[in-house]
Amino acid sequence: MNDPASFTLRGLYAITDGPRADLLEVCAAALDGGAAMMQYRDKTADHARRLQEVHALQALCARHRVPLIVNDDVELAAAIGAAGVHLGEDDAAFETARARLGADAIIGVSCYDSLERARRFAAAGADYLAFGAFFDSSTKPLARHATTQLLHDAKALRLPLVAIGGITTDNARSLIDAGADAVAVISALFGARDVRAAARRFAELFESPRS
Ligand SMILES: Cc1ncc(COP(=O)(O)OP(=O)(O)O)c(N)n1
Ligand SMILES: Cc1ncsc1CCOP(=O)(O)O
Ligand SMILES: [Mg+2]
Repeated sequence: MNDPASFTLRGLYAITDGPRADLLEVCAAALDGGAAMMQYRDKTADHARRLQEVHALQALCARHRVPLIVNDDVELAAAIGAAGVHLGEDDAAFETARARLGADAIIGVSCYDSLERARRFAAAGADYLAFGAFFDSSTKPLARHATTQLLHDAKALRLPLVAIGGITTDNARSLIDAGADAVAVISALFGARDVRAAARRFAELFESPRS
């Protein structure tokens, strides 16, 4: 388990929407705009492209001193020495990922709408807990929904809390006020005409104290 004191997370958690030809450019823009963490999420089976992209992203994120998390794929994270992996209910077991990636890896878990799941993975040594979807998501229309009460309740677990699902700069404030330490965003970030400006607007939401 990471020492909880050594991993802090606050701000925009940028999640990629590829495959796309300009992946590196838009990720650089998100980092320039102030993304605090990046996740490589690519649901294709093109292993060679995924390996090459995540390698390049790892170098880019390292230059910005931002952790790169790989979605779903523990072996890909291990292959490029990523900061960690994000696991959902259909992915590898938490303990398998921890054993493969080591104590210093950042392992985040999806808790959906379940405080019980959050408690279980907090006890197992997760580094952050993700909840959502909080709003309708065009990326994942069938995602089940969570309420902000869950964020209030999960605060007691004393781990970084990530909110996901249909988050925009217009609706993120309610999640931050409810206790989200980070907002994980795909379409409102990487679908923006100006990704850097969009990232900046998300990052600015975390510069003012919680209201
Ligand atoms: C930060 C963050 N939160 C939730 C998810 C969703 O993970 P999962 O339920 O495994 O779904 P997929 O993203 O794999 O479709 C995530 N990736 N990141
Ligand atoms: C991966 C995932 N899990 C729950 S909602 C979601 C998609 C988030 O994408 P968007 O920010 O475009 O709604
Ligand atoms: Mg997954």
